Amino acid sequence: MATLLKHSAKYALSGRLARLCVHSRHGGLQCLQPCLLPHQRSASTGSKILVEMDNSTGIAVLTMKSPPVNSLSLDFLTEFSISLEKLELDRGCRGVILTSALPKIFSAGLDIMEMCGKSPEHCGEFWKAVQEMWLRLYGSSMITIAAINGSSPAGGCLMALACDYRIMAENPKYSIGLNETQLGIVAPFWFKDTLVNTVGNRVAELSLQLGLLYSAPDALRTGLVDLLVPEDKVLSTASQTMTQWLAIPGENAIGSNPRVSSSKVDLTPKVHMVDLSHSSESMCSLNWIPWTCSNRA
Ligand SMILES: CCCCCCCCCC/C=C/CC(=O)SCCNC(=O)CCNC(=O)[C@H](O)C(C)(C)COP(=O)(O)OP(=O)(O)OC[C@H]1O[C@@H](n2cnc3c(N)ncnc32)[C@H](O)[C@@H]1OP(=O)(O)O
Repeated sequence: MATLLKHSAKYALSGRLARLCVHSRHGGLQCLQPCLLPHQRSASTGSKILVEMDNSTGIAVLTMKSPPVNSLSLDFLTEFSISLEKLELDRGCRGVILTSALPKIFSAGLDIMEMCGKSPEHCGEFWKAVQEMWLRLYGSSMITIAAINGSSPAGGCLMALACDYRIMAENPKYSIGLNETQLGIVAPFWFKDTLVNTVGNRVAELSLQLGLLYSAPDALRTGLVDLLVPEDKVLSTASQTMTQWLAIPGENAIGSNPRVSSSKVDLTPKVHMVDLSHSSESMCSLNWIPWTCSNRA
C-alpha cells in the first residue's frame, strides 16, 4: 500500500525539490499564484497544475490542466512535484484528490517529445523528474485519491496507481492501463511493482505482456480501479470517499507506530534515487520500512 513509503519519501525529496525551486529553468514556485477564496478555501495555480485547498476539511484538489492531453513533460512533472511538496509541508492538508481539467483525458502519460532527440543530460533530468513524481505521490503521507475523469494510458495509469484509491468515470470509451509493451518499450520494474500491488501477479503479468488498456468496466473487474461512478459524480464521490478515509485515526492515534508519531524519530530517507543520466534502466532502490505509516491526524 502506498502508505508504506509515505514518510520516508517525504523526507527524501524535500531537499531536492527545494533546490529545484531555486535552480529550475522549468517553472517552479515562482509561477504559483496564491489567492484567497471564500469559506476558508485557497488556491494556487501554475501553468499546468491548479491546487485548491479547503482548510476546513484538509482536502486539496490537484487539477492537471495541461492541454491537449496532460502529458508528463519535464515542466509538468516539476510543477506537479513542487505542488505536492507544498501540500505535504502544509500540516493542514490531509488528503489530495488528483484529477484533470481536460475533457476525456486524465493523462496521456510521459510526454513523447521528451523522449526523442534530446541530449543525455536532458534525458537524465527528465527521468529523474518521472521518478520524483512517483516517489512523491506513492510516498505521500497524505491520503491520495485519483478521480480519473478520462483516459489514462501508461504514465497516466502509473499516477493513478500511485494513489491510495481510484475512482473512474464509468464511460466505456475511457481506457486505462500500462500499455508500454504495445509501444515497444518495457515498463520499468517499479511501474510493474505498483501494478502488482494493485491487481495481483497474474493480472499484472498479462497486462504487461500484452500491453493491455482496459475499458472502465474492465478496469473495475480487474481491480485496476476501485469504483466506477457517472462522469459528473467523479469529483464529488472522491470528496465523500476522502472524508471517510480521513475519519480513520491517524498517526497520533493511541497505539500508532511511535517511530512515526514522535517528533524526535529518525526519518532518514529510506528511499534512494540514483543517477540515471547515463541509463534508461531502472532507477530507485527501496528499503521498505517495517511499519505502515498511517495517515495524518
Ligand atoms: C528520456 C528518458 C529516457 C527514458 C526512456 C525510458 C523508456 C521507458 C519508459 C517506459 C515508460 C513509459 C510510460 C509512458 O507514459 S510512455 C507514453 C505513452 N503514452 C501513450 O501512449 C499515449 C498516447 N496517446 C493516446 O493514446 C491518445 O492521444 C489519448 C491520450 C488517448 C488521447 O486521444 P485523443 O484521440 O483524444 O487525442 P489525440 O490522440 O488526437 O492526441 C491529441 C494531441 O496530443 C498529443 N499527444 C498524445 N499523447 C501524447 C503524449 N504521450 N506525449 C505528447 N503528446 C501527446 C497528440 O500527438 C496530439 O497532438 P497534435 O494535436 O499536435 O497532433
